[in-house]
Amino acid sequence: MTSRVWVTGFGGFMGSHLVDLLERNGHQVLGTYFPPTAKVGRTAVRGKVGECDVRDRDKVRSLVEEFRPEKIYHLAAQSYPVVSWADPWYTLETNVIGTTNIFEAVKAVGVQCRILNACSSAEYGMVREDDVPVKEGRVLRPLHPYGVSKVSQELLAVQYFENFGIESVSVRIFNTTGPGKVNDVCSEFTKRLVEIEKGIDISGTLRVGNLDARRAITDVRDVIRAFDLALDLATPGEVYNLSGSTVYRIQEIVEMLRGMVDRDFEVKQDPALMRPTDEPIIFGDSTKFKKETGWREEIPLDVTLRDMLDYWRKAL
Ligand SMILES: Nc1nc2c(ncn2[C@@H]2O[C@H](COP(=O)(O)OP(=O)(O)O[C@H]3O[C@H](CO)[C@@H](O)[C@H](O)[C@@H]3O)[C@@H](O)[C@H]2O)c(=O)[nH]1
Repeated sequence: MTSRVWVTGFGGFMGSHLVDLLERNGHQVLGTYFPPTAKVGRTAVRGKVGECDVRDRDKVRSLVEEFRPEKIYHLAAQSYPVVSWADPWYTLETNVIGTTNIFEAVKAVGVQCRILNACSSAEYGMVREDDVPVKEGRVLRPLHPYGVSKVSQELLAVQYFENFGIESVSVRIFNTTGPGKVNDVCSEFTKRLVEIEKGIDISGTLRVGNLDARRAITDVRDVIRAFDLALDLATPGEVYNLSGSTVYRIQEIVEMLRGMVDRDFEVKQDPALMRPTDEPIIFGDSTKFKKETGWREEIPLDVTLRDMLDYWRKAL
């Protein structure tokens, strides 16, 4: 069945992949973005596209009144932990007040609507080795304002469900990558290697940071499929982990990439890429989500990495 679907944060990495999927499935899509943090480089959207700063409560309300969404995928956020230390105000206003504006608009206009609330593994903070794969019930001790904002976002959703029956599903998203991603380890490694391949970087050396950390990394296309399942099959008012089920040491990613590029390369640790604190392992238990929705990852990491290399080969 097709629906009217609003995607906030359409200009971001996940938003653009999600809109592709929704349009392929025949939904009527409204994609909104906010120019200072997201440039919409694509024009292929058949649905409507517009600007919306989710901090602007009147704008949010008028969009809900006009478009009357049946589903909202709320992805708009200030999502960089480091930025959140430098500017906690902007982070909290966008993520917490922005989310409040969305739920308030749905409540005031009275539309029948389900909301996908994009939350984060950052809510857990530092997780001990014997706590992984981390379950939803573990205490939340976020290490930065971004993580705190996502805890708040989640609690707001629960509160709107309990008091006003507004149906939402909150997903704590773990490391996610894929074509179009910037700044994470897979994106930076693939980009640097394509620069070496193309002779943009003549050093022949891949600069790396901490190779001992371990991460469960999911392909963005598997994650957005999960978003779709979440709104159709998960329980309103609930919170779910959405994590990859295979944990990779970052060193293993370097080795996987070695067989995928046309040039041999050296690996050198760059002190500038080492972090003052770095979670040794990030890995969530997604059993609850899998049981309720039947979701399974379909794209193995080597396929994701190959697609990311191809992305950079075209982009650079
Ligand atoms: N980015 C990057 N990371 C590197 C590099 N070399 C090694 N690493 C290591 O690779 C690991 C993964 O780093 P990222 O991919 O940048 O992601 P993250 O820091 O694990 O987590 C991010 O996503 C999580 C899930 O969404 C968030 O919870 C977390 O706060 C953060 O935003 C880290 O241990 C990092 O030190 C490099 O050149 N670049």
